[in-house]
Amino acid sequence: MLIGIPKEIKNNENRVAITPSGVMSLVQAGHHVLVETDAGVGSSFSDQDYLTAGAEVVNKAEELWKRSSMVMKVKEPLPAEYQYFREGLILFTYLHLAAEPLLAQALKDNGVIAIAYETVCVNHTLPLLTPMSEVAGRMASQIGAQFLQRCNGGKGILLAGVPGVSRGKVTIIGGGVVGTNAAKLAVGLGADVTILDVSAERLRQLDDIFGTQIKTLISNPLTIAQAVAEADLLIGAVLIPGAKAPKLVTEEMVRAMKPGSVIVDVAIDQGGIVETIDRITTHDNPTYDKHGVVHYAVANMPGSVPRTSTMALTNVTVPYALQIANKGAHQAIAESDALKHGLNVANGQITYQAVADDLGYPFIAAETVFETKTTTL
Ligand SMILES: NC(=O)C1=CN([C@@H]2O[C@H](COP(=O)(O)OP(=O)(O)OC[C@H]3O[C@@H](n4cnc5c(N)ncnc54)[C@H](O)[C@@H]3O)[C@@H](O)[C@H]2O)C=CC1
Ligand SMILES: CC(=O)C(=O)O
Repeated sequence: MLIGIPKEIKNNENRVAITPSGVMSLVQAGHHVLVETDAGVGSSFSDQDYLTAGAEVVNKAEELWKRSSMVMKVKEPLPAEYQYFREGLILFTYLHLAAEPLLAQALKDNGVIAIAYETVCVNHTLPLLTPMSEVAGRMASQIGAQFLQRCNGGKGILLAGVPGVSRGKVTIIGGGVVGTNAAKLAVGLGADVTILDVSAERLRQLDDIFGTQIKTLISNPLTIAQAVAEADLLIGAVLIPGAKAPKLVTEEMVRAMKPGSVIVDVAIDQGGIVETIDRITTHDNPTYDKHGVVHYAVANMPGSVPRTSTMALTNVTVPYALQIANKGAHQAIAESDALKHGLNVANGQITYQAVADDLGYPFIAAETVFETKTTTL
């Protein structure tokens, strides 16, 4: 199969969808890989590294998209890239379609076979989301600590405190991969950490991991309101796979936070859990002020630590890319439950229930979508 790796064009997105060693795996399996010029530079991989691994380096994004049967990316395509969509093109990348209605429509209208990293599912885990959630979770506490500094708009709190002065309070809503990793860093920084989750079982696991280093609370509107009001740093880390994130933190709760407190809503890629987050921010301009509270809502946090993130991401994506390339999309999806969960759009239909529900489209199961019309691959 001809597999294309374009250069990412989102603001400060320095990751790339494949490392030279990933290229080597695909080439050894008999595939041809096109990499756009400078695609790996942000992650410190040169064009020569890709050529040595067996890729062909191409100058123009347009040529790459046109020639490729499968395009692998990191972030969702931006509007400038929609012109390259075509019938039967396989797109393998993060998509977050519940928060991207125009992209969902463009994929549908053009008959793209779109497999979303974030919904590929194995035994109730999301193996292609996990490594980036690990990165973003760890970054969330680090970034929160930075924006709590007075010079960055924060209230001037050191999360660790010092002898005689209390520690800063970190509230994490959602105790999954992002939440756990945010807690690891926050505990390491010496903060007073509270994690809320709807799953009592998950809270039990967190209690086993952290012991008395954290407090756990079952998540409901009352516990959220109390924990948000106390927080110096609030981290949003909730996910309902494929669905738009629920607005758990209301404007009234944000108003109750002390001035100079910081919100890092990692769940922004699914729309965010905080009512006062009304926009996605960028690495260039990552925060804005609302009710005296610093809001951080960057949807590609791992893009700013691209070397670590590219390697962590491609460790997990390449085996799935190989399955798709070796078997073709139809057969790979038919034979893999993980990829069935990953399929979000095909044959002009939405094939992921939560995405269809949130965007108001009819849902058609991945198992049957290819029976309705045959797409030429
Ligand atoms: N902004 C960025 O750059 C990045 C964002 N993310 C996003 O972070 C979010 C979290 O991802 P993961 O931790 O991997 O998901 P996860 O599935 O591991 O964890 C989500 C947790 O939320 C909990 N939850 C569900 N409803 C809840 C509620 N009402 N109250 C409290 N907890 C609730 C679940 O029980 C689960 O433990 C996702 O939207 C993901 O896409 C991930 C990586 C990078
Ligand atoms: C998960 C995701 O969207 C990211 O890593 O950018």
